[in-house]
Amino acid sequence: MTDEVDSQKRALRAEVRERRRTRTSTRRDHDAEAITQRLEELTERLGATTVAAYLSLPDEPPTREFVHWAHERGIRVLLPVSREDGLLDWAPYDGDDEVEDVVGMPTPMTELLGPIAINDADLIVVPAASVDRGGMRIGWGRGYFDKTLGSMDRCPPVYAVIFDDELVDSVPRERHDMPVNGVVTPGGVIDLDTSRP
Ligand SMILES: Nc1nc2c(c(=O)[nH]1)N(C=O)[C@@H](CNc1ccc(C(=O)N[C@@H](CCC(=O)O)C(=O)O)cc1)CN2
Ligand SMILES: Nc1ncnc2c1ncn2[C@@H]1O[C@H](COP(=O)(O)OP(=O)(O)OP(=O)(O)O)[C@@H](O)[C@H]1O
Repeated sequence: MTDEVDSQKRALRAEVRERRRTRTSTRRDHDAEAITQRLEELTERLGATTVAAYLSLPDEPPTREFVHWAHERGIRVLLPVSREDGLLDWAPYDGDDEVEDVVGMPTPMTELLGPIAINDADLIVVPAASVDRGGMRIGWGRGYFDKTLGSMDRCPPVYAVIFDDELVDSVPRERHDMPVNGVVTPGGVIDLDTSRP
């Protein structure tokens, strides 16, 4: 990657990380409820029966309530398990205990399915630092989701979960960056025009 784009991405990630860290708990609780509701609406609108999602960390837009909701409804939820080689394995959520994967992210203790298990998903919910109006997304810098999405031949709808102020006009981009079809924010589900240059 070019150093220029790399450092722009780093700066943007640091900004988002800092903003997330300093959100008030009132704001956080309000956003948590709204995001859960939006994710449920989206899942119902798409009639998804298998959803790929992730277990949020405390500062991330919360996905845990949604994961519980889906599991309780009999929707199959696949969660990522980071691998040393930069790919993601997937593990089905079973409502039970979690452990940390090789990069310290929360993950279930259930059976490990390989990277191609994500092909079963009819909705993919991904983390992001920021997304622009053309659907270009910046993640947390290891390329896990770019590689995963880039390897799929028939990709279902992909939505990033972000806070409202993380949807921006444009993000620095590189050739390997994969667009998302929309974002889920406390303010609503927004479908994006990925054909925008
Ligand atoms: N809750 C959750 N689970 C997830 C992700 C996520 O973003 N959130 N992932 C989403 O990919 C994968 C793990 N991705 C990771 C990506 C980067 C780093 C990391 O340590 N990054 C460096 C440098 C980042 C930077 O350039 O600013 C760092 O934070 O020091 C860790 C895990 C899979 N599971
Ligand atoms: N499809 C790919 N094939 C090979 N390397 C890739 C691919 N996608 C990304 N990478 C590499 O992964 C690293 C991180 O990429 P980038 O900064 O775009 O990550 P990101 O979008 O923030 O992360 P993520 O996709 O995990 O959310 C870069 O070194 C990049 O070259």
